[in-house]
Amino acid sequence: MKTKNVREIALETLLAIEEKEAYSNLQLNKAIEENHLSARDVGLLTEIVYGTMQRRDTLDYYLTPFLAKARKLERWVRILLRLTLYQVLYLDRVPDRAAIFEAVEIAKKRGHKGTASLVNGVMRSIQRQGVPPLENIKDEVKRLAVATSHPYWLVKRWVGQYGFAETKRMCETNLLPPKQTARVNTARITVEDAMERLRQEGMEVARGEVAAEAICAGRGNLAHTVAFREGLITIQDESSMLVARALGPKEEERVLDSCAAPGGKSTHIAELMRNTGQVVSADIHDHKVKLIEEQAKRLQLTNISTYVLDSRRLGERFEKESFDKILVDAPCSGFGVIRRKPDIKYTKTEEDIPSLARLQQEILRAAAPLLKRGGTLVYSTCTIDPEENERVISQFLNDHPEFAPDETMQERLPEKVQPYVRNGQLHLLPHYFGSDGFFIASLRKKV
Ligand SMILES: C[S@@+](CC[C@H](N)C(=O)[O-])C[C@H]1O[C@@H](n2cnc3c(N)ncnc32)[C@H](O)[C@@H]1O
Repeated sequence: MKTKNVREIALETLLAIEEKEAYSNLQLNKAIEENHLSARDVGLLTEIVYGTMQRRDTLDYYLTPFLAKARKLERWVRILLRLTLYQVLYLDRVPDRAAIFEAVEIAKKRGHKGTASLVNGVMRSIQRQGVPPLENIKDEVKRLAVATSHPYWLVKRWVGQYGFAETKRMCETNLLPPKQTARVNTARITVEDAMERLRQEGMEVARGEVAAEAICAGRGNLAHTVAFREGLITIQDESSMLVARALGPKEEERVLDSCAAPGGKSTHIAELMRNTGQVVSADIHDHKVKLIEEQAKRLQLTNISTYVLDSRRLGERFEKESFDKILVDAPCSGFGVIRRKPDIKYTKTEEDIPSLARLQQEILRAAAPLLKRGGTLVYSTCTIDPEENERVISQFLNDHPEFAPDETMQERLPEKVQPYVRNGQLHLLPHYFGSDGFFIASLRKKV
């Protein structure tokens, strides 16, 4: 069987992500598994797929003048041009002529002679004339949007919320390759011992930047290690690890995680409870609830019970005042995780934000009565939009005088992030520690 070329696989992967709106990480993993690639080719494929997606709008800006005379381009041809230009402009280790030669071969195979000569012509013209300068864009917000390949409406919104300088830092950070981090299952192994195990497996690892249980890896894939298979680590971003810490679960407690799949935070909570008490993990999607069960099994955690349900109707399933702690890790726009999931930039719209905020409110409203008096309710999102964050909380506090901001959250969080906590709320932007942009608010139910 003739194996496919890496650039051809990159094209198919990018095409599937765009046409089927498939999740970039899942689609890439599928391509890696199906094509039996060497470690080197996995690296190149990952770099081309993520890089091309991350720089999509910049690449289109560069390509536009060279396509002025072309008739309507088929989607795959545009993607082929983007990924080829990405290699030429951003990948030093790939010689330009190799990238262009391969592109022309793919165009011949998938299209016809005309397509191949269009691809060849565009790429050769770019080599001769260079790409148009970004300075041609006079408006600085528009220029930042194109230069960092973010939608204009989003950059404009962020400039309004955070100012130009902060927005620029955020947009630039979103273009960096994502970090590879994992949480050590401290219910079973110490961080030092887990690192030693991973080193024995040939991984380069170091302690994380912020969270005590975090490790960070260089080359290699943590998800393919024996330590992962045996449940000693979980792939998770460091900001996410702060959520269970903010909640502060204790042994033997009963904790509700209302939006739990795929189980990253539920399993962390269960680990912090040393596999005692009960973590009730609910999610609306049946297939995603199965993922929580798989993770719990892998981590040898037996204190998690799963439920498929719409958390807007939690009250129909659980007794009032029956949980010591509740986590609402709400569905959100995900603008804090663009570095890891660049497709978010192109799929979410401004209109999504108010409807997400309504859903977030509804879930919080349904969860509130289930919390015991004196209990802690943590609300978190992986977005940085105030409409889904602090405004959801202030609205909730207005409607629920029995709750108050929980100032003690700060003490439960690592020292490094404490300066970013105010009034029981933590705001993390992606460039602070290179981790996900996150919002965490802790509320206390009055006694
Ligand atoms: C941010 S993700 C949760 C991530 C998870 N806490 C973790 O750490 O792995 C939000 C989850 O909310 C779920 N969800 C969306 N609407 C829901 C609803 N009405 N009720 C319950 N879960 C919902 C989604 O299926 C998604 O898995």
